[in-house]
Amino acid sequence: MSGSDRTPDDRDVVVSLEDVKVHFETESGFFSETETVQAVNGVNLDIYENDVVALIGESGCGKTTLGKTAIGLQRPTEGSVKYRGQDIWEARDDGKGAEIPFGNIRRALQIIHQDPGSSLNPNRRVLNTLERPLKTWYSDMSTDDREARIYGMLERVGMKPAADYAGRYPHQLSGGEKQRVALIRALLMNPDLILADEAVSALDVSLRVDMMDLLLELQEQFNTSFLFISHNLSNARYLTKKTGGRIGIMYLGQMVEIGRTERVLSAPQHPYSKVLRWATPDLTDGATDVSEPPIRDIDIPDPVNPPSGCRFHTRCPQAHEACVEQEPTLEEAAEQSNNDYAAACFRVYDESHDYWHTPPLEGVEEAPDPEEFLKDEGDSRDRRQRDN
Ligand SMILES: Nc1ncnc2c1ncn2[C@@H]1O[C@H](COP(=O)(O)OP(=O)(O)OP(=O)(O)O)[C@@H](O)[C@H]1O
Repeated sequence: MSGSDRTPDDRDVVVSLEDVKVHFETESGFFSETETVQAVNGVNLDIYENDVVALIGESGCGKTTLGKTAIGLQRPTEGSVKYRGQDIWEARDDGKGAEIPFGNIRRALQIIHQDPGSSLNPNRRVLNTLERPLKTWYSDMSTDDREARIYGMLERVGMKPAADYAGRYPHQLSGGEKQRVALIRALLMNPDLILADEAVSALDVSLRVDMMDLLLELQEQFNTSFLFISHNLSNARYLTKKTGGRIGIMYLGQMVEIGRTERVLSAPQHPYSKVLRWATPDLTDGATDVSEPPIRDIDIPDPVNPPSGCRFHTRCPQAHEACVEQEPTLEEAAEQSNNDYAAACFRVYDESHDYWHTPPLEGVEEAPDPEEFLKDEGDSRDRRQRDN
């Protein structure tokens, strides 16, 4: 069954991140002072069975760090990451004490990298590359069964005749073929979740759609959940829309808006999501509302020293003084909206919130009357969703 037939709530949670922070200590400056980069700062995210989530945001906003943390490749500084209820890092540290051994978790959570060339061993034929994970995780499998499974998968992704491709080295494959081998290697583990980090961006534009279609077909066939990371909102829409998946928008280490693709893209509520949508004219058929980007400042703040309150307030065209002092959270915002969608912005909060009663920051226009604004937003959102 495709993901679009169900809501996330009916399905089991595969990976659950709770208040996850990932901070990196780095040395900088002439005297090698230590700095802390707040790569991920307080993210909650549940990824369900047969789920598709795409993370979007500017370079450096923490997408890769969050993705790697979700599949147990990066240890969180704070918070927990659970696989089917088992804390991944407790399993790793406790070894035998864990209900789900760390080895099973590693098998269940796979990754495909942006550059498939660098993730394939140049001295290994395709067959050897694909045999290795099966030998490790399914050591009882006979050589014939192993080969049959690998050949079947090669054919499945269009690499025919399979025996020919199985005998090739990576340098004898095109970029798209290498990416397919990387995908097969991940799928042979029967994973529950695959992190696909910019998996199509290295391919020619003409091949991207083919690869995305293949990913979606295999997602449906294998019921594998995917966490896609992308710079490109159009690709993210393509990957999530057909499967009824979600888009999560990240800004400076935080998730600022998340929900079903149509919901987020037809009527984004976070001002940062509006900027991303503005910057992707093909989502609006070139018909953007305004010619200037809806942003006050182009520069991205430093994740070593992020702004107080709402992290977007230094760039937000609608920021008020409350945004400098208080931090909107997705969890609070979700309470103000339906549980499947949330945008961490005070403008979705009701009229009693301080946002509506504190002055706008310099260069920001006076806010509209909250009662009318909230009603208009609700009406136009309903309209756009109907039209979508
Ligand atoms: N190992 C590390 N040590 C120090 N800082 C790091 C490390 N990994 C990531 N960072 C920093 O953490 C922040 C988030 O990086 P990350 O790679 O997760 O962002 P991203 O959104 O995936 O970026 P991109 O789209 O460019 O890949 C950046 O400021 C980055 O420089």
